[in-house]
Amino acid sequence: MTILATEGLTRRFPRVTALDQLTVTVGAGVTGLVGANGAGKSTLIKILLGLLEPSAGGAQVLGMDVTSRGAEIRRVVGYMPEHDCLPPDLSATEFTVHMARMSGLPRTAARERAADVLRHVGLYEERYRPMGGYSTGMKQRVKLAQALVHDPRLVMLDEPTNGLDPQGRDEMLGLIRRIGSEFGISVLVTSHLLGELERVCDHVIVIDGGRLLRSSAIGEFTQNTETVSVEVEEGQDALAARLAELGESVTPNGRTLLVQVRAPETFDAVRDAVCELDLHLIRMEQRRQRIEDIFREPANV
Ligand SMILES: Nc1ncnc2c1ncn2[C@@H]1O[C@H](COP(=O)(O)OP(=O)(O)OP(=O)(O)O)[C@@H](O)[C@H]1O
Repeated sequence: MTILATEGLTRRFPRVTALDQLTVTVGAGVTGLVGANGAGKSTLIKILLGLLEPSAGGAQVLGMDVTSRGAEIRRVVGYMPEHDCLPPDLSATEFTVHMARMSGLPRTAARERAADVLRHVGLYEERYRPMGGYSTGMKQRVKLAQALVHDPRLVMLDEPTNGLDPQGRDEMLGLIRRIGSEFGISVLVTSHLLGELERVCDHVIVIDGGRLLRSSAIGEFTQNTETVSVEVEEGQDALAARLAELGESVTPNGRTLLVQVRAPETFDAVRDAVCELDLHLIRMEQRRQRIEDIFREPANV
């Protein structure tokens, strides 16, 4: 099922072309939109919501044309903006009920639905306090709740992990995964970090300078490129030789060895080789692929 599609989508601003002939199709599930700052992610979302006009080309969301049916699209699509947009004097409950009412829900249904989504995103007693005193994590949760309050078929989340500490990031990524799996709502989520989207997305689109760099199922991103870096106190050469004997692909990289992960057994092989050679393991960590790595690969679109 196609959730959204763009065709030659272009948006020019006076000094920059934010989107340049972008043609891409997104299916149901959780899709990551990755690109460096200024790549055109927010511009794409605004066009998809019918809030900004394309300069050329077109796009459809849930089968509706973005230039002629923006209001209808916004009725069935939730949007979590990147920047802070919460009135500091209102509580999360007041704000979310208001957003539900704006979407057309009757008063009682709006209250019930707001309570449900705020609980779902993990805001409990705090939801009655003014939002001005909230932490970044709490504000991000309210922004997510208001995107879900009208029971949309698709939500667009613009940099939802921005400003969060590692634990807050993990919690937000967990929530995003649940929106997709438990509630069956499709998600388009942007980030400048591919590594974090890898954990929650079914599909990833990478854009750079407004152009499509790559659009693939998440497995295709990680398959060939996932590596584990291994650092031992001494005996790096012996370890490399032993792993090569075991059929692993190993590349020395300064004080560490980069071992390509061909299957989960690769981790066992590293552990066993370290034990066998009686080495002192300092660190073993999975390397996250970064956007820069993709820029170095040939496009596969
Ligand atoms: N209203 C505007 N007027 C002029 N230029 C704009 C406008 N909106 C965006 N741009 C420019 O278009 C380019 C793409 O911006 P956009 O906000 O879509 O990028 P982004 O990938 O979302 O990055 P970020 O995460 O930094 O917001 C940037 O060069 C930006 O300066």
